[in-house]
Amino acid sequence: MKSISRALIIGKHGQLAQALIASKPNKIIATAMGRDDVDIGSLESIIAAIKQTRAELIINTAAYTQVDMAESQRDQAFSVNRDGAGNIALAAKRTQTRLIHLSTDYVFNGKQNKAYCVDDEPSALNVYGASKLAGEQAVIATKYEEVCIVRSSWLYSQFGTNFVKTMLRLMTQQPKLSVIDDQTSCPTSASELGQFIWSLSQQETLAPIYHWSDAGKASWYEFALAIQDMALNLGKLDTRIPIEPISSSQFSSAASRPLFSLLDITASRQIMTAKPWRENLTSVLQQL
Ligand SMILES: NC(=O)C1=CN([C@@H]2O[C@H](COP(=O)(O)OP(=O)(O)OC[C@H]3O[C@@H](n4cnc5c(N)ncnc54)[C@H](OP(=O)(O)O)[C@@H]3O)[C@@H](O)[C@H]2O)C=CC1
Ligand SMILES: Cc1cn([C@H]2C[C@H](O)[C@@H](COP(=O)(O)OP(=O)(O)O[C@H]3O[C@@H](C)C(=O)[C@@H](O)[C@H]3O)O2)c(=O)[nH]c1=O
Repeated sequence: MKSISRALIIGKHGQLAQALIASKPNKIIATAMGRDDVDIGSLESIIAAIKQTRAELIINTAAYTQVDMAESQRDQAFSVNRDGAGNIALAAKRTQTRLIHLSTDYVFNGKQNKAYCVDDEPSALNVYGASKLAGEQAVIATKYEEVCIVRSSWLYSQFGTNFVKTMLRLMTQQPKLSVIDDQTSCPTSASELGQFIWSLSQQETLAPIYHWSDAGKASWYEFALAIQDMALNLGKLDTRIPIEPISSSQFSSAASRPLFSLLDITASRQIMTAKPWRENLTSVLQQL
């Protein structure tokens, strides 16, 4: 095991950055930086941030994550998700700092019917996925052995905005909901992903790519049903509303999303045990 004690988290105000700070082991000193602190468009700015914090590890959580907006803001999405990621990887290589870079299940087109392994061929359906895939390629192109990519799926937490919080809000505002039942992956607790990243950071050697999600699988509809059931049980909701399963074609959205983007997490289970997604959902709802 390595003993890395100083980390720089880029993307300070995002949900994963906040979950990383909340799940950080005591022995690690972490500094989180947002766009006011570091310009990921500038190699010099990133190198200065690494030197200032004397970081031995960078975790890049900064990303353009608005999936539908990205369809009409292609340049902005690629600027952050491809160019920013590439700059951070180059700065990590120049300063010989370990880098963990975050990516997504949306790099896959969802046409497979078994969970995606790390070496399955990615091919994105939407601009967000394409920009994240281009970011992975920019990171890999640095040929730096102390960098790895961690792909995850359907993150939620008490922080930021996410599907769980959106559903809870809509369940108090709408008489009924219609939720897509033909897109399948696995909801993932950002806090559990945070713990996986901290464990990974101490590994002696890194593989190029890891997949991490909670255990199991679900459609957005099944996820919404579980959110409602558990929130009612925990007293976080007062009233049950009807939730209707619909197909992707019945839901109007700018971006196409993969129908099946479940990640195969077999290799990552050697680093940390993945808990069933329903168990993690209960823990997060208790904190809301
Ligand atoms: N959310 C999800 O469901 C999933 C996310 N991922 C990946 O995990 C990572 C973290 O996601 P998550 O925390 O949910 O995302 P968020 O959208 O919550 O956070 C992303 C952060 O990136 C920051 N950011 C955006 N553009 C820039 C920029 N130009 N310079 C500096 N910072 C910038 C944002 O800052 P600001 O607040 O100022 O805009 C925001 O704080 C991302 O790489 C994402 O692709 C992977 C799978 C699922
Ligand atoms: C609000 C709502 C959404 N939906 C659908 C739309 C969509 O297909 C799905 C989820 O909606 P969201 O907008 O929360 O999800 P989306 O932004 O697609 O979530 C993705 O974000 C990026 C950042 C990732 O990397 C992915 O892993 C994934 O988490 O639910 C309904 O069916 N009914 C509804 O009432």
